[in-house]
Amino acid sequence: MDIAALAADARAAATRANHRRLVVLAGDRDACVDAAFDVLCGADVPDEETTIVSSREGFRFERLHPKQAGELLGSTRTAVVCDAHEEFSPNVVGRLVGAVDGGGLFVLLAPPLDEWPARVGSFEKSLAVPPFSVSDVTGRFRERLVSTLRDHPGVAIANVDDGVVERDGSAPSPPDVGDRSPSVPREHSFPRLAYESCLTGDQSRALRALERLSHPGEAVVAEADRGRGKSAAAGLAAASLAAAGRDVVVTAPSYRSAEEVFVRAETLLSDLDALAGHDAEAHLLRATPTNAESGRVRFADPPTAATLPDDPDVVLVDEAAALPVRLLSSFLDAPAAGFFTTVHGYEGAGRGFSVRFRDTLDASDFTVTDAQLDEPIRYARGDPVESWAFRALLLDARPPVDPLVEDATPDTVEYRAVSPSELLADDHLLSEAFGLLVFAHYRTEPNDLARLLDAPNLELRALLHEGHVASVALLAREGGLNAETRRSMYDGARVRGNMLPDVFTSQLRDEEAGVPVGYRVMRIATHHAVRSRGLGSRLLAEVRREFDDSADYLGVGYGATPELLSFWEANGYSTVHLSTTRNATSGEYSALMLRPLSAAGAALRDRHAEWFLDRISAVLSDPLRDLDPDVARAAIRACGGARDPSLSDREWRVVVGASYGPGIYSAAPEAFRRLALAHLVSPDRAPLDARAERLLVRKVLQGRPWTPVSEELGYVSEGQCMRALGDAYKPLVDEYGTESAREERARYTE
Ligand SMILES: CC(=O)SCCNC(=O)CCNC(=O)[C@H](O)C(C)(C)COP(=O)(O)OP(=O)(O)OC[C@H]1O[C@@H](n2cnc3c(N)ncnc32)[C@H](O)[C@@H]1OP(=O)(O)O
Ligand SMILES: Nc1ncnc2c1ncn2[C@@H]1O[C@H](COP(=O)(O)OP(=O)(O)OP(=O)(O)O)[C@@H](O)[C@H]1O
Repeated sequence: MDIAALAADARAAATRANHRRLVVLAGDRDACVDAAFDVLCGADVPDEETTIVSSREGFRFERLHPKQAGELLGSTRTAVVCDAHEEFSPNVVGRLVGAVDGGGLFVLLAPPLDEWPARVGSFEKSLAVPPFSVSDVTGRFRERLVSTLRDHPGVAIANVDDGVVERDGSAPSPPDVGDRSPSVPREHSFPRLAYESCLTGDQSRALRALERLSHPGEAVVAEADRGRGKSAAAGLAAASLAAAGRDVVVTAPSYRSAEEVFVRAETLLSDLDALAGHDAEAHLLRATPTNAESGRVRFADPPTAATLPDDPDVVLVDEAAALPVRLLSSFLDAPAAGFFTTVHGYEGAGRGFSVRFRDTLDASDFTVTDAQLDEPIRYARGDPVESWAFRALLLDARPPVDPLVEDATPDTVEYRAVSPSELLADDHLLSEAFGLLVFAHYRTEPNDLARLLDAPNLELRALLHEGHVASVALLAREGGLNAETRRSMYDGARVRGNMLPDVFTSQLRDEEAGVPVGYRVMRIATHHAVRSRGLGSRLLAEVRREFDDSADYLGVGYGATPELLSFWEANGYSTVHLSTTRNATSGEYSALMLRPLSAAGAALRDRHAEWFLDRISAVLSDPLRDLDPDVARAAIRACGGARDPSLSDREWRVVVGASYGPGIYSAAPEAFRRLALAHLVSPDRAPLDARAERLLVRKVLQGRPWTPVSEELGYVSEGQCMRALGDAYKPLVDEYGTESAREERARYTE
């Protein structure tokens, strides 16, 4: 059979089912490219409906570099050709498959399949982090990929070097799923035309749920895989709300990702004869006034939208999973809010939304309604290429279902080092472990699956309950760097895969920090059904035991929250750094912590913990001025150790004066700072309540003005806030005061 005929058959079958087909052309690169032309020609795909993603140039149809693969997200092509010979990564496949239309082809140009696992490309090179080399990187991900290509329905494989067709790509005909066309619900408050604009039944059901946003106090969460028409549903809802006079703010990580919302909203407003104006530059649609109100749909970037500019009636958040929780939380103050999120994000939006934000939303004053969009828009349900991508990239990996682990306790579980070969051999184990990591973390992407299977510096450890994953930790080996690498790091070069040594060396100017060997806990997650039973702590204790003789320290860096800081503190980790820029995905500042295993590790921890306390007051008064006071309290406390406030007699007179007598804080803020820090490092020495400690952080360490501090902390007046500060220092004077401080105090108390 020739390749053109193979392609023609594949396309005909795809068209019949409104599905896609995957055509793999394996062999020499030039021969693959020639064969791709035969495929497109045989399948009769017009050039203007084709995109090739390749590091090469000079094609007669649209060509994108693999680095630009993301540009295809959300667009629709009849054929997409992915040249996997160079610059190939799992993420690239993930970004491309969704763009192929029903009746279209996804064409993969690959090295000879038996050789592919051993081929080293730029992605594999990126996994060779110092001190490892490329020869330490394995080919398990590609081995697994090839085996899915060889046995998944709907995948045709032709060897272009010898012309042999290995598989013809047939797939069973799709089950008849009945009529899923959209309908206009019997009762509806949005215009009939909005429902008639829907393409699937799921979309019209989602729209019906979104009608609730016409009333204050309502929130709607629409969840869907890619390409289910959720942005379009948001647009239809926005237009319907605006046509009824509502002021709708639409936000998304970028305007580009919200464009579909505006396209759909504009079309509907104009179909309704309700479009009064379109200001493309301002991303604003005006609706014809009804009942003297004028409705509009406007875009605002997330930080602006978070301020609820001009008090909108409704906020619609597209791609909500990609926004930091801190920003998402500010939408809880809107009268009504719709959240649109991708469940299996090919670009790694992960489960951030449901994991981190859902509880907050449920606990808010909103009545929350869920809408799920399952029916794909671009192709019919049951598409074999989508299910191949899900399987090959584990996009549908999930933790074990609750009943399998819900009886797990630290006494029932078994600690296991799970090797990459074991993961490769056991798809269930792989899916459970990877699924737990995906569910629990903000960004886990297809490239992470390849890292897990092939990166030489990573180790997976798990607690298994009756063979199922209850808790998992991914560790990265760091440090052990030679003098040359350390010097170049000190001089500003980026050294991959060594996050903690890199921060210590390049930012904190410690050239020796890369000498000891550490394991950084990159990720840790306990199954949601069994959290807070001590499993996470048991896992960390086992890791500690295992690496006690082979490493100098264990470390971690993560978006700091008070709860996580206390979890790590309880497990013996000490704060050594707080980053001064917010993490782009979690919106939190990162905390770096260490737990020594050897004398060298202890020396590293001790000197960095001390430097941390030396600088934290100044840092809090400048770059970390907006750090949450509870994060500051927990981070300083978790530093451990003790701090001597070392106040001079004169400084004590001011502090005693301001607490027990008539003096004032502003006479010598620095003295108050040292004492505040001494207290926050060892808060148990002179217990203060949480509000008093927040006052120490906000006023004394962060140097904020009295008015906002007093409002934020709920004091009835500034005067009361000032007195509260004086009162907070009384127990500190009692605990830390020197002989002369006590004498000074006696003047007011005796
Ligand atoms: C590098 C990193 O990965 S940091 C990010 C850590 N991972 C995550 O945030 C994923 C989601 N969370 C989880 O999977 C778990 O909550 C873990 C891994 C943080 C803790 O695992 P668990 O098995 O619950 O730990 P364990 O039972 O030993 O300790 C729980 C204690 O940690 C603290 N804690 C940490 N995070 C939380 C949280 N989100 N909610 C409640 N308590 C928490 C509490 O002090 C808790 O004690 P408590 O139950 O008495 O209130
Ligand atoms: N009601 C509709 N009318 C016209 N086109 C639609 C409609 N719904 C969806 N589409 C088209 O289907 C495609 C997918 O829709 P949309 O972008 O809304 O999906 P999504 O679930 O947000 O997916 P993604 O996450 O991939 O952006 C888009 O090209 C869009 O133009």
